[in-house]
Amino acid sequence: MTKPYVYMTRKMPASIVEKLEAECDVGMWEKEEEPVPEEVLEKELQTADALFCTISDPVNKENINQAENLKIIATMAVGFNNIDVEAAAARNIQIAHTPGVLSETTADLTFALLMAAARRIPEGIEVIKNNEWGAWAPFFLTGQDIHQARLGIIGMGRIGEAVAKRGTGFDMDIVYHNRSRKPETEKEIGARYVELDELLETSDFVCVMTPYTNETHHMMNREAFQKMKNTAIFINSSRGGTVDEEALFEALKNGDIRGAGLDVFENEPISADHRLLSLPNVTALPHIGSASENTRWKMAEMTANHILQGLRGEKPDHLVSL
Ligand SMILES: NC(=O)C1=CN([C@@H]2O[C@H](COP(=O)(O)OP(=O)(O)OC[C@H]3O[C@@H](n4cnc5c(N)ncnc54)[C@H](OP(=O)(O)O)[C@@H]3O)[C@@H](O)[C@H]2O)C=CC1
Ligand SMILES: O=CC(=O)O
Repeated sequence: MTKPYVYMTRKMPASIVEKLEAECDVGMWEKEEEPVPEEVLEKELQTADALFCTISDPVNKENINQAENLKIIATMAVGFNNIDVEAAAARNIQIAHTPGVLSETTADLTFALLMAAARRIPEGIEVIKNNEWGAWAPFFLTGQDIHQARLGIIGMGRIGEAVAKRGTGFDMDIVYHNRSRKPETEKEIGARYVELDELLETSDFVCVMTPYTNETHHMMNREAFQKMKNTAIFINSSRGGTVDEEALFEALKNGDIRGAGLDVFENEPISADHRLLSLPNVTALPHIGSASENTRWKMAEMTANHILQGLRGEKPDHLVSL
């Protein structure tokens, strides 16, 4: 009996590949740090029964429509904005993702970004590396207090809640905005639901943790940044597309806001000449929210399991629902 064919868009550790090989034939893009070229992905999808992909693979309507055997797309991520979910649903192709397993790790990084931006840690490191540390000065590299400040979370979901919990350890005053209220979370974390304008106008830290959708595209635009306090710091570890980067650049340059901590950008990877990197008040990271060794292993194992479940005709543990 012929085995189903799984295509993996990135080089994965041997034990993950072997797990799949026990039940499937496996093809793999053999590079770990370079995404599969679009034409290779398109060709592989024409014969694959299952796709193991990542956030950087555009799985669009055209290649889904040519994927005659495809039964399941499993992404090693919680965000699935790179996949045309409607096109997949129209062809009864399942989509699985990795919610929950990465929430705490991503919240750790998001809070690290908040702290680094608030206390100007990258600037401090540069001062030492450039041999610019002079005599003690009263207002040298003074930043923003984190304790007792107001943390405004747009998108109080799994990761948003984990960020909020970290904030409570710093006695922060937590406010949030979602499309719907979460009374349980309000009770458990002591967070208060506010309208978006109030969150923007009163928070010392504004942190976006929504998925990237048509609704959240450029949700943080010129008007939003102008509503923020000019002492406030903006944190984004959701997706770059939730922010109008031109508006963010202007807001930072004009002093409408004090700083930004960014793990994500609209077109990744960015290069060193990206405009936002020219500003000293930007702390930038290369989309490493979930990048702890432990969590990435769990995500890879979960993704392989989803593929096996889908191909066996079982319901994958974490299906994306429309
Ligand atoms: N930087 C990184 O490495 C990582 C980034 N991410 C990103 O984080 C995102 C969130 O993940 P996770 O917390 O698991 O997702 P969840 O679905 O648990 O949370 C998302 C939250 O956003 C809210 N939301 C959705 N749309 C809107 C809107 N238009 N306005 C306001 N709130 C909205 C939802 O509430 P409601 O429906 O009530 O509006 C929900 O509470 C992912 O989609 C991904 O893009 C995830 C992991 C790592
Ligand atoms: O950005 C990462 C994800 O899991 O989504």
